[in-house]
Amino acid sequence: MEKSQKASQSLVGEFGVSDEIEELLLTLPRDKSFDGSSIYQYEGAWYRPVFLAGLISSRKHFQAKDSDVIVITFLKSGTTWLKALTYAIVSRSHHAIFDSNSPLLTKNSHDLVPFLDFAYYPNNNNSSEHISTDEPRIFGTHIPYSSLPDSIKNSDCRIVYMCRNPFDQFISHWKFLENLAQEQNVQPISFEEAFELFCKGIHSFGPFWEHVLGYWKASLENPRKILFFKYEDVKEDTSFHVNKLADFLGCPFSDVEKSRGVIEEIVKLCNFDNMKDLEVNKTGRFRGTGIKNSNFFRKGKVGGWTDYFTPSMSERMNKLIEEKFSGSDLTFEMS
Ligand SMILES: Nc1ncnc2c1ncn2[C@@H]1O[C@H](COP(=O)(O)OS(=O)(=O)O)[C@@H](OP(=O)(O)O)[C@H]1O
Repeated sequence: MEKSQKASQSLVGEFGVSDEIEELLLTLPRDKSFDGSSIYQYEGAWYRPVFLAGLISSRKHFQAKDSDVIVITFLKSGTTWLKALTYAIVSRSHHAIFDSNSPLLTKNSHDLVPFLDFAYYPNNNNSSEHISTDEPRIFGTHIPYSSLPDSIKNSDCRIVYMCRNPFDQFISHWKFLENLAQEQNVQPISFEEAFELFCKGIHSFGPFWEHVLGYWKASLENPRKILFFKYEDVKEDTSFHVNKLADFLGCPFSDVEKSRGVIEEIVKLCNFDNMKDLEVNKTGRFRGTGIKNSNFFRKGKVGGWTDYFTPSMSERMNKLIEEKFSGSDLTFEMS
């Protein structure tokens, strides 16, 4: 097989992968991703080559510190938002939140909170640039719980996880790829085909169900290490969750901060409309993959899926939710 065929191109861009990863890819089950590129199954989850390379490299090289904060999400579940909120909470002693110099006003949160998999990606020449020297360090990732680097599991670092109802998550992912396809003037796979792949769990970092359940169960077993949020709950009462996250991360808001309205300022700063309108998010690009930052902001709402799902799709999704989550006590708000 030609090298160019092995590390397939995708709408979100692709780095080359090492010969070691190329050889591994040849041994793994392969299928088609939402954007038509190849994805590979490794330890039960599906990855584009670049993310699999990043996962393997971060497992080899990443040494978590007890003070680290790891922001973990299923993709299109509010990663950009949770990274901003976490960064604002944790860095408030370094940067005044209300200050016009706040890095959150001039940088996209993905650049402030690097993806672990990119930061440790072997062919990423800028990798050291991605790693802040400020402590606590904050990293993001979509890696499933079962495949996390050991040092994350074994250290005292904290994990905050956010999931989203699968209806809105799927639509958000689909619309994201549809946008990229339009920008690049290529044809993505059909909406129906993408839905079929989602239901079968064949999509980046999927299956969705296993990802969410993995972190849900781990958070119940180890609530001091893993805080589990749902996008819909955070949307409903952001201040409450900001306060809860600060407590969990060991940097609670003082009474003085509370009376000065710091929590509300953080909520406002990271609010969807505010972030979407920042110059950097209107015109900048994510340095990890080069895609436009504007692609991380679409509607930012709960329940938008009703405009896209047919009755039979809804029925199928509801059945899957019932089948996969029954007995777990995990429920989702759909509107
Ligand atoms: N600040 C803020 N508040 C609320 N919602 C927000 C925010 N920023 C981004 N979004 C919405 O999150 C969706 C993108 O998900 P992710 O950030 O997880 O994307 S990614 O996985 O990092 O590519 C995507 O959801 P949809 O609008 O439903 O597509 C974004 O609009």
